[in-house]
Amino acid sequence: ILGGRETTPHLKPYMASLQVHGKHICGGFLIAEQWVMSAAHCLEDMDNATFHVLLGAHSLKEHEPHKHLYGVLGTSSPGSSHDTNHDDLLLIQLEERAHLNQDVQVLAFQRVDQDVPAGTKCEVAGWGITSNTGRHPDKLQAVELPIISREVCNRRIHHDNEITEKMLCADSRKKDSCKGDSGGPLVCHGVAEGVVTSGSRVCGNWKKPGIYTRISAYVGWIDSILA
Ligand SMILES: NCc1cccc(NC(=O)c2cccc3[nH]c(C(N)=O)cc23)c1
Repeated sequence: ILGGRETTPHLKPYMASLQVHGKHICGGFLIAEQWVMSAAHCLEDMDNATFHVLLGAHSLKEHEPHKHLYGVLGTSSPGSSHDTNHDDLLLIQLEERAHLNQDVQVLAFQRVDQDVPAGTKCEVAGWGITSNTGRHPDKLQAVELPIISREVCNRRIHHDNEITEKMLCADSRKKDSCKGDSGGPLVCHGVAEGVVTSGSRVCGNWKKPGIYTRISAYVGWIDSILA
């Protein structure tokens, strides 16, 4: 997260950290007791190694009462396109149902397939790098970002017609999601509307708005997997 600040501990109890050998790789969020949503690209970032899901955390390293590392029973993603940002969604089934408490809670996602109005202030959180030099935070960071219309985001100077109706854009001038935030939720009015994708990989450059997968465009697929 660039341009953000440390969150108040455990006020985002849906946040998940996808980890390989204790190293944070990607974000994610709890959508049901046994299911975490993230980004399909994260599997590649993990070189398809065995990974675990940390719930209930604020600090990645310190002891906290409700921190718990879960094994993964299986994963599913809607598409197979590895090179693009298309269908960059991942559903992770935990090996057991998460124990819900004040630090571990489910986050609702948007089911109505309508664009979030441009200008809407949304929030993204994560343990991704906080500077382009790659500083890794120990504690959860968050930043508020305004939504940019698809029409503006598809201009040549920005993402030049790469933004489909299954993606949305948010401002990236100074404040932005970045490496390690992929898979985390973009939350607008308390509901998850998007999932962070790495997109053009650059961070904090106003010419390359952040790209987020629109969750409501995948409700049918999500319900089929969770059933
Ligand atoms: N909102 C944009 C956004 C959102 C999420 C992830 C990213 N980027 C990356 O995953 C990434 C990947 C590889 C090298 C990288 N170098 C840098 C960098 N800024 O130095 C980022 C990356 C960007």
